[in-house]
This record gives sequence, C-alpha cells and structure tokens, in this order.
Amino acid sequence: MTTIEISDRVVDRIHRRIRRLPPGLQEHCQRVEQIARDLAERHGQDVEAIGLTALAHDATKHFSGVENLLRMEEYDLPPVTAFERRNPAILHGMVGAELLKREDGLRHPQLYNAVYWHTTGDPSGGDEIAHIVFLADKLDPVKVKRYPWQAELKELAENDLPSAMTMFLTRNVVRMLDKGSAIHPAAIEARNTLLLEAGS
Ligand SMILES: Nc1ncnc2c1ncn2[C@@H]1O[C@H](COP(=O)(O)OP(=O)(O)O)[C@@H](O)[C@H]1O
Repeated sequence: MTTIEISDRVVDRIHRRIRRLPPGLQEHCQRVEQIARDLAERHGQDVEAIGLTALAHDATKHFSGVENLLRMEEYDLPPVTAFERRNPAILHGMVGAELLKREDGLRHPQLYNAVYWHTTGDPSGGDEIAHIVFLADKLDPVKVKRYPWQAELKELAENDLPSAMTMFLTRNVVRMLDKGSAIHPAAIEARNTLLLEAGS
C-alpha cells in the first residue's frame, strides 16, 4: 500500500465543510467514513485517506438539481446527457469531486475518482479505493430498506471488493428495472468492466 499524503489544511477544510451540512446528511457521511475505515483496514488500504474521502463523498448531495447542472458547466465537466438533465441528483458525485478539488485541495486522482463515481460506479471499473468508498455508501444501515441484501453485500465487501461491486450493481440494476426506472449507462459499463476483469 502506498500512503496518500493529505495536508492538515485539506483535512481541516473538509471537516469544516462536512460540519456545515444538514444534520441527516452529516450523520450519513460520518457513518460512511467509519464503514470505509473498517473496510480499508481489512483490505490493507490507506485508512486515513479513504476515511476522509468517504466522509467527503456527499459534500454536495444537498445541492438542488439546478445547482448541479450549473456547476457541471462552470467546472467544465463533461456535457450533461438528456438522462442526467432529467435526473440531476445523479450528478452530485461529479460536482462534489470537482468542488472538493477546487475549494478544499483534495486533488489526488484516486480520491477524486472515488467521489466522482460513487453513485453509479466507474465505467472503467475503478480501483480498491473507489470500491471501498462506493460500497461503504451503500452499506450505511439506513439504506437497508432499499438494499435488503445489505448483510450479504457487507460480507462480500469484507472479503472480495470487485465481487461485492458486481453484486451490488447487478442487484441494483434489477431493482431499478423492476421499478420501471431508467438506468444510467455508467452503472452498466461499470458492471461490464468488472465482469470482463473477473474473466466471466
Ligand atoms: N445507476 C443508476 N441509474 C439511474 N439512477 C441512479 C443510478 N444510481 C443512482 N441513481 C439515482 O441517483 C440519485 C442519487 O443516488 P443515491 O444512491 O441516493 O445517492 P448516493 O450515491 O449518494 O447514495 C437517486 O435518485 C438514485 O435513484
């Protein structure tokens, strides 16, 4: 494991930002931080860097849809698709990653990507850091109603991160299809990449 250096100034800024979030969101971020720290420890990853990234992952979750769309443009992020324009809440990871980089100095590309893709999954598969942040978010006990197979996911996440990612993406896509929802293509691409990497 290589340690990712993060200055005290960046850590302080992020802590201050999270303390200003609405209480429910702040508590979600803190629970996700703890779950991510436990997973990072188990997988021999950088506990401090991953914990901080997990704490910060929803830094802009409270932004309105309009605000997300405006920031996508202001930050020169990729053009918004028709699907994203109709469902701008899905953009909060992308906007959050860029805001944390620009305003708080969280620049490391692995940490940036982990926040950027934490909602849909990364079309290029993602690394262990991204997997931990992604899965920790889905393992918040508050989400058990949405993901009733959470205990199974937790056990898999503790032992095999790519398999846990594939399981989550499969079950979540099925859940959304059952509800009649549209699926963001990044989730399908992320799953395809993980399947290819696993040789299935
Ligand atoms: N793969 C997907 N396809 C379509 N919509 C999605 C997908 N993943 C998440 N969403 C939607 O994006 C929004 C934010 O996702 P949510 O899971 O609540 O946030 P978070 O990733 O912070 O937990 C929700 O409206 C959710 O239904």
